[in-house]
Amino acid sequence: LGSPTATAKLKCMPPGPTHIPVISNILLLRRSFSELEPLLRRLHAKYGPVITLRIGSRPSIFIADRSMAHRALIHNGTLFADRPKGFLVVNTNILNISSSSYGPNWRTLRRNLASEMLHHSRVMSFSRTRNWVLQTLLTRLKSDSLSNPSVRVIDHFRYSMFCLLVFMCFGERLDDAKIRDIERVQRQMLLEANRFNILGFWPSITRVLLRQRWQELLALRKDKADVLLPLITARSQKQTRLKDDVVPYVDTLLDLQLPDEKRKLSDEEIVMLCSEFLDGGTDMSSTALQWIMANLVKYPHVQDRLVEEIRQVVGHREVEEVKEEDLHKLSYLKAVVFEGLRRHPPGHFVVPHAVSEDVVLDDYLVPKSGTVNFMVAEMGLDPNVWEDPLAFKPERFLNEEGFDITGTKEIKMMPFGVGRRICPGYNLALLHLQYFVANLVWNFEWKVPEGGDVDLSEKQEFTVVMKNPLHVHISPRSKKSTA
Ligand code: HEM
Repeated sequence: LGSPTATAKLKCMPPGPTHIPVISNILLLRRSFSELEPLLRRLHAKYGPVITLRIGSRPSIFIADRSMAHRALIHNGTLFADRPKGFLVVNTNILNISSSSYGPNWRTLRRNLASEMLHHSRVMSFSRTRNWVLQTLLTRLKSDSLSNPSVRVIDHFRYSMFCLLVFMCFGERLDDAKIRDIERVQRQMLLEANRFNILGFWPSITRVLLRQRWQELLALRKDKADVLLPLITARSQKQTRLKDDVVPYVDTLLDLQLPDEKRKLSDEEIVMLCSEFLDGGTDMSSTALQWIMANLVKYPHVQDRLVEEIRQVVGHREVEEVKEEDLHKLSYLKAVVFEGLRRHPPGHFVVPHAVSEDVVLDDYLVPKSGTVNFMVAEMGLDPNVWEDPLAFKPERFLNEEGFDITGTKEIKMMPFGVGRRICPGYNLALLHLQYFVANLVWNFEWKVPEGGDVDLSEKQEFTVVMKNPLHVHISPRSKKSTA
């Protein structure tokens, strides 16, 4: 990476299709961002590991090369840590972490989340909640399996993740109807997020061409506020909130001061931040959980090896639950989770980045006016790093002594992003995935239903989900060793 601004003036942007007529530009705009993936793959094959595509009024740079990503996000982390202005229109003018510019407000909000919610001791304080959610999940799966030889599991996974994150957010065990209501408002916005984010690429044009879409966005925002705001208000009026044994996210937000602006957060901002917390913790995690379980069903030898490992660690106690404190002894379990995230990262891109000034990266200009993104899924399938990359082989992580998912030394895959904007929830997400996967296989045998199949085809929603959701035959697992 050369010195930024001085040399930047003399450089060209990365290659790409030189002339996209206005009409195809508008067609690109109408597509959701990730629907562009096949086109991007073709362009990478033609132009190399970094390309420029003009979408709307801005140049969008896409990097598929992991060493280049490392040079950008780690070596020059602060330069590449910004977000494009107005890109995430779902949140326009309202503060949240993922869409904030790299600056004091972002730092305050991110530090609050990291230290007040995601710090190890805070995560541990929600141990009982995780156990309660696990029991709920097991009960639901069991009762569904009694009447169904083929259980569709994603709805159970998603509902459980919502119960967990809603409790961490609002400190309350809400009834079924309320959880469903929150799930509804969160998901309807998420499922449309790609369509809405496109609005920000070229606002002056989209306000005319996509007027109805703008109106839909405002209506969904109102719907979300109507559901979340009463929970926030109830919490702010609770006299004894500091005496509770767990501190929910909303309490930390109600107490927070933005240092530069010397003010507290508005209700609207707290709604957005709670909503971001719920989205981050539920959608990505339940998507990842479904992919991992699908592979355990498709490849029974991986499931058997995992169960055997658990049996070695906890089996002699004939216990029903794999406890959190046992997870660190289960290296194959961790390898299964990593392999799931490599082979099926829930996000095939990160949230778009921007540079804080014109920068030269590997002799190319990266302009401040553009956006930069990274092809996460492509990196996890790079045959130079991963032998037989399409195969699901958790063993490959067993040789990697303490695999570094943060990519600080070297990027081999980046399902959580890397650098300043790395997902702050990655440790919590790994804990949730390990805890649920271990307990799901420890309590049940997971099999392909009679005449069924596990189809690993993908479909783009907010995350990349299974096109044909996983259906399984579930039966109670005998805890006795087969050895
Ligand atoms: C399997 C689960 C998860 C995956 C795969 C995942 C992945 C990601 C990715 C790829 C990014 C964008 C990084 C970038 O822009 O470079 C991100 C950002 C973020 N994630 Fe996650 N995430 C997960 C779980 C969570 C959880 C559990 C939380 C919190 C409860 C969370 C909160 C956030 C937030 C707040 C950001 C924005 C960070 C910033 O802009 O500074 N995520 N995540």
